[in-house]
Amino acid sequence: MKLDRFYPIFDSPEWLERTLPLGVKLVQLRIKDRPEDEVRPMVAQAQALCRHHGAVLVVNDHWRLAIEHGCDWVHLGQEDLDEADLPAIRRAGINVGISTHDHAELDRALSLGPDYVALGPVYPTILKQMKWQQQGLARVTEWKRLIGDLPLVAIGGMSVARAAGAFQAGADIVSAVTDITLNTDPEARVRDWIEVTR
Ligand SMILES: Cc1ncc(COP(=O)(O)OP(=O)(O)O)c(N)n1
Ligand SMILES: Cc1nc(C(=O)O)sc1CCOP(=O)(O)O
Ligand SMILES: [Mg+2]
Repeated sequence: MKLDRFYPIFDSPEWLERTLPLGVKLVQLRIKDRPEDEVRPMVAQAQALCRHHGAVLVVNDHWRLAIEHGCDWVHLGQEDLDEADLPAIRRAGINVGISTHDHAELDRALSLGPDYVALGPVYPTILKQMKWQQQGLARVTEWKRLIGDLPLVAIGGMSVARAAGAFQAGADIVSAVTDITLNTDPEARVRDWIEVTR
C-alpha cells in the first residue's frame, strides 16, 4: 500500500474532523501525557473518521489501543520500542513506523523490519524539546540511501515551502504539526500542503 506524501500529525479527533474532508489521506493521532482510558475513545473516533474518509490512521505510542481498535498503523519512537510488544503488534497485522535520529537508532529500527522510517528533526522544531540539532537535507539524502525502498518520512520544522526540498533530498513523505496547527487558517494551510504534495 502506497502512503500519501502528506502526513499531518494532530492531537485530537477534532483536528481530523476539520481536515479529513479537505482530502488528508494519511494522518497521525498523537496524544501525549493522557491516561490510556482517556485516549481510548479518541482512537475509536479517529479510526471511524478515517474509515469514513478513506484515510490511513497512524496511532502514536498507544499500540495496545491500536490493537484493540483494529487499526492498521502505529508509530513508535525508540523509547516506545523498549516496552512495545512487537510480535503482538505484528500478529494483529499492524504496520509500524519508527522514529530515528542517529545511526544507532536507524540500525535498531532496520533490524525490526519497519514499514516506514522517520528522520527528524530535519529543521528545528518548536513542538517539543529534542536533544538533536536539525539534521539537514544532506542527512535526508543519506537516510534514503541507507533505507532503500522503505518509505522515508521527513519530520521536524517542515513547512509548505520546505516540502519540495525534502522530497528532492529523498524523502517520500513529509510530516508536519505546527505549520498547520499554529497557522491562522489551518484549513487553507492543509489545502496548500495537498497542492504541493500531490
Ligand atoms: C512521523 C513521526 N516521526 C517521529 C515521531 C516522534 O516519535 P517519538 O520519538 O516516539 O516521539 P513522540 O511523538 O511520541 O513524542 C512521530 N510521532 N511521528
Ligand atoms: C513529533 C516530532 N518528532 C520529531 C522527531 O524528530 O522525531 S520532530 C517532531 C515535531 C514535529 O512538529 P513540527 O512539524 O511542528 O516541527
Ligand atoms: Mg513516541
